[in-house]
Amino acid sequence: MSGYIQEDIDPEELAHRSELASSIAGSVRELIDATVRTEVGEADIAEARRLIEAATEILRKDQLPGAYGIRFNTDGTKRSWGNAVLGRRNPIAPPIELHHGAEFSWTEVDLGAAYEGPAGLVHGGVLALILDQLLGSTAEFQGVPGMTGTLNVRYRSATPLGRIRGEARVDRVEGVKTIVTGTITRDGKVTAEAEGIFILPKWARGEVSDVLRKSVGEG
Ligand SMILES: CCCCCCCC/C=C\CCCCCCCC(=O)SCCNC(=O)CCNC(=O)[C@H](O)C(C)(C)COP(=O)(O)OP(=O)(O)OC[C@H]1O[C@@H](n2cnc3c(N)ncnc32)[C@H](O)[C@@H]1OP(=O)(O)O
Repeated sequence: MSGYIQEDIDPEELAHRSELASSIAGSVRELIDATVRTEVGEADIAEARRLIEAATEILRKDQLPGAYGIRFNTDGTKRSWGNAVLGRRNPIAPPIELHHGAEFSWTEVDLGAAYEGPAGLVHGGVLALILDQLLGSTAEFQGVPGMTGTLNVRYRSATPLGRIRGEARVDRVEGVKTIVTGTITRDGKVTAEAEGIFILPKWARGEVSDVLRKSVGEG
């Protein structure tokens, strides 16, 4: 399947590129938050736009032809740096780091003004976005990956903006389907629950090498 790219990079060089990617994405995230919350006047907006356009032009000097895709080293570590939820190059992604334990996976992340839905509360779609990735990555880490077939989310109570925790575990595996459950908590209170069915697609069954199926790494 296209978009999966074998690209071996020396670990030291990779660490350096990873740092660069995170640093620029962090700066743009700051810019997004500043944009949502700014109260400055027209002249400052015009000046900010001029500077942003200049920065965009610098970045456009050398671009990939399309999306980043998913890249692998031969040791199986992988990079999903364009991913909308945890791509370290992607400022649209909340700054999520996933952690995987034997029993469950988890993440803690600060969701600020850019993730608002109802006043002062996290947008439900953003919670679903985070749950989708967290549950999917949990299945993948356990060696039973799949594409999201179904994701059910029950929003039990409102989730105020701020630091949230997500947790997920594989509930069971039924053939090509992996059923994963998870929660979002805010201040120790569960505000959303999810169950996802992750399905190993036909194209991946028997055709995709183990290094791709069982690879672990940065999301
Ligand atoms: C190189 C890697 C190798 C591994 C490949 C895994 C890839 C993922 C890897 C890493 C993930 C990391 C984390 C992910 C997080 C983010 C996830 C996303 O954003 S995914 C994008 C959104 N989702 C889609 O775009 C799916 C679109 N739908 C499809 O592609 C197909 O419909 C698919 C794959 C879901 C099923 O199609 P079929 O043709 O492969 O499967 P059939 O043989 O028809 O069904 C198999 C079983 O699944 C049930 N099933 C089919 N569709 C279902 C559904 N939507 N919900 C529940 N069950 C379903 C069927 O009833 C059947 O069950 P019975 O075995 O008979 O018990």
